[in-house]
Order: sequence, then structure tokens, then C-alpha cells
Amino acid sequence: MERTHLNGTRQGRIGRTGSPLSRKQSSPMMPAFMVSAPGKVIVFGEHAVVHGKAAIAASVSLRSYLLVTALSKSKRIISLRFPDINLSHTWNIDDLPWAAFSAPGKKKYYYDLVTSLDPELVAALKPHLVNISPDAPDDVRKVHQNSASAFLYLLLSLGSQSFPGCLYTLRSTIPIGAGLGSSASIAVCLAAALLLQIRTLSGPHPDQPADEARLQVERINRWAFVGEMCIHGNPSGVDNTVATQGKGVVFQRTDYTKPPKVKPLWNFPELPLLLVDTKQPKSTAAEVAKVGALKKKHPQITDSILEAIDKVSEGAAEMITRDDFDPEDLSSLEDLGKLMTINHGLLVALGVSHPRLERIRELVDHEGIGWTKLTGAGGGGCAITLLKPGVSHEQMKHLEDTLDEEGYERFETTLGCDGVGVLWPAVLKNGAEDELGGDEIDQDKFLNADGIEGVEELVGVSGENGDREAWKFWRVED
Ligand SMILES: Nc1ncnc2c1ncn2[C@@H]1O[C@H](COP(=O)(O)OP(=O)(O)O)[C@@H](O)[C@H]1O
Ligand SMILES: C[C@@](O)(CCOP(=O)(O)O)CC(=O)O
Repeated sequence: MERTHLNGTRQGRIGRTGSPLSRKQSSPMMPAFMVSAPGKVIVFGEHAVVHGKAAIAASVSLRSYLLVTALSKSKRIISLRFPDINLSHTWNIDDLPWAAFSAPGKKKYYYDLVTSLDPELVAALKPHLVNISPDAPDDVRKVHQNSASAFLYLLLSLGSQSFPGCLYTLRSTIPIGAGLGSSASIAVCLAAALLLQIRTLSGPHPDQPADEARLQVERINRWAFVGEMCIHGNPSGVDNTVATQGKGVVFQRTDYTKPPKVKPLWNFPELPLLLVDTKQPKSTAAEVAKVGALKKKHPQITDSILEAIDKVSEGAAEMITRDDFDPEDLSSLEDLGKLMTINHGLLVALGVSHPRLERIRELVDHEGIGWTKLTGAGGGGCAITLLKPGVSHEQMKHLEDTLDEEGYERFETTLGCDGVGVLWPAVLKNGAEDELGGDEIDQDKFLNADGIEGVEELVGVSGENGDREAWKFWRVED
């Protein structure tokens, strides 16, 4: 199979008709391309992970997709279209604070490890964020500014004033602010897109050595963490790590100035999980701050709870990596389920549950069909239930009907999916009629795709007949 070097010399090979185009040396325009990254569930250890303890997380099959379209040379603008949050904003490239970001002592390089935001650079961005969505209510404008600040901080850190004019169009199938890592997923997409645009990544290609692939993924992950910091202040880094790397991870960051300890779980067990969204909006930043405040007020008690969560996560990691752990066997699931129940109780003690989360637990406990815990930041968002094997159809139906009646949303999702992926150029085979070449994804088509199903159908990494081969992933597994 021919290699596709994303950082090199072969871009622009496939045109609308699919016939190979001879590359014009004089045209520096990149083809439109896409990147995608998954959301995640934290199976054990949320919040404790912010305080240096271990957490177990796995990627899910819900994903964000970012389309990058270069503009002609004369168009010196950068435009964001993030329709999921109704954000549309354009900056003139030459008005952006490049000088602040490239000043001596401030300039960062693609290989740097940035573990905190620079307050002076954050201040330099502010005037470029204040004009965003001026007519939107304050809370909506804040969401817009958070997403835009993640983008701008990364653009200005990684790019330079000669950056080409571009449109960035983002759509996600991950519910926003529901504890499934939507922010990390978009941060990974933004970091990957910009690193590709400045041509600092090699691959992904199928015969790339695992070490080389790991280095690319590590670079994306480092910058995605910076994006996450812009969106919610004090992230542990577990979300962006699992969104970049995919599959499952045991994650721990004891020293924020150093990279975290990450143990990949390549064969994350196929746990029978029910994922339920309370539809109760929450703020990760607020829930994380709540635990911080509790720790300040009652340091010893809070530390003991965090320590207990750590023990639960360690126990669970040991359990699911044992050879005899069988995700279809009642006794394996019972052991793991009990740890989920304990973990949830400890999160309740930290004050991050919500009556709507407790209601899910109550309904599942009442039916006696599994073990439930909140996932992500809590305060609303999602719960996961590990289902007992052999639950009857009637019991399940009864639970599902009650959840539907009470305004909960259920998700069917697979755990342990691929991490960051690249579609370069943005051309997909979407059916027999484009057998010769492919269907070029442009901004209109992408924006007009109808809902989550429409996005998946148009650009999803898994087509109707399984994985779409044009999407490439860094293969980091040995
Ligand atoms: N599809 C999206 N489009 C634009 N911004 C998004 C999208 N998804 C998430 N975000 C950003 O991430 C924030 C949600 O992050 P967070 O509160 O951590 O929730 P989650 O648990 O989903 O990660 C949003 O307020 C927004 O700034
Ligand atoms: C609470 C926390 O552990 C997980 C937050 O996940 P989410 O943003 O709710 O998807 C915070 C973090 O790890 O950064």
C-alpha cells in the first residue's frame, strides 16, 4: 500500500473526480482535511485524578469531527463555525496578538510541554474574545469564549503571522457538558489540526513504527491539554489523553510540571454498560472547584475520601487486567460492580452527585439489574450502569421506559474505540455512485448533515459497512 505522508509532499492528490492530480509546485494550498477524536467515560477515579490519584477511563464511540478548509491567499481571515453551540466568529489574521505570543521567553514550540497557561498571554487574547456573540446571553457567550480561547491560544502558540486563511468547522456527536469529555475531544481535534497544518506531525500511515506513532500522539495530547486548560481551568489531563490515544487508560498525574503516568489498556474489556444522561447541565470547572473548596475546609477528611477512591481505582485496574476477568461472567462483573458502587458513594461524599443522578441509581437498584455510578464531573451529566448478565427483557424495558418518561437520555456506545484520526484529504467513499473517486466533504455538506446520524453518515469513522478506510489512526500499540 502506498504511504500517505501528511507532513510531506503528496497533498492534493485526489480531486472531485478521483483522478490523480499532478501537484502544482506553485500552489501551497492544503486540501480540505478532517480530524476526529472520541469522547470518554471515566470508569473509576474522577475528581481524585485532579488531586494526583489514579483514574481509569475509556474512549467511547461518540466523536467530534473538525473540517479544516484553507482559503485563497488573499483572504487573511480565520473563521470558526461551531454550530453545536451556535458559535460563528471571524478574526483578521493580522489583527491577532502574534507579537505577544512570539516575544522572547513566551514563544513555544510544537515539541514543548506546556503545563500552565501564561496569564500575560491569556490577557493578550482577551480583547479578541470580547466581541464574540455580543447579543448572546452571558452564559452562552462564556461557552463561546471558552471554545474560541482554546482555539486562539493553540493557534497563536503553534502558528505564526504567515498562517494561511482558514475555515474551521466543528460538529460533535458527544453531548456537551454531560461528563463525556466533549471539551477534551474538541481540544484534541484543534491541536491535531493545527499541528498538521504547521507540518510537524508524521503519518498516520499503516506501516509507521509504534514509537514514531506514539511521539505524534504525545505531541497532540500535550497541546490538547493546553486547550482543555482554556476551557475548564484545572484539568487532570485524563480526558485529553484517552481522547488522543483511544482504547482505555489508567492515568495518574502526581506532578503537574511533568507528563502523567499513563498505562494503556489496549484490550479494554467489552463491559455491558448502560450510559444515561440526566440532561441536567453541569460545569466541570464548578464541580472541580467544589472539591477544591471542600479540601481546603476539611483537608484530612477530603484526603481520606480521595485516598479511598485511589484504592478503588487501583483495585479495579488490577481486576480488569487479570487474565481470568471475564466481562460476561457474573462473578467478575459483581466484583467490579461493587467497586463502582463504592466509588459512587465516595463521590456523593465529595458533594458532586445530583438528585437526578441519584434517581438513576435508585431505579437501577430497585430493578436489581446492575451497579451505577456517576461519570465525569457530576453535578448532573451522565451515569454509567454496569449491567448484570441475564437481565430480562421486561426488566430492561421497564427501566428504559421509566428513564424515557422522566426525561433521561440513553446512549448506546462502545468502549475502547480508536483515538485521534485524520481524513486527508477530506474525501470519503460514501456509496456505489462515487466508486471512481470519492465524495469531497465541503463546509456546506458538513454543516447541512442532519443531526448526529447525518454527521455519522457523511463523515463518521465507521461507515455503514464497518470502518472507513480513508480515516487513518496512529497505531501506537506494540
Ligand atoms: N461541539 C462543541 N462545539 C464547540 N464547543 C464545544 C463542543 N463540545 C464541547 N465544547 C466546549 O467544551 C465545553 C464543555 O466542557 P465540559 O464542561 O468539560 O463538559 P464535558 O463533560 O462535555 O467535557 C463547552 O462549554 C464548550 O466550551
Ligand atoms: C472531574 C474530572 O476528573 C473529570 C471531568 O470530566 P468531564 O469534563 O465531566 O467530562 C476533571 C478532570 O479530570 O479534569
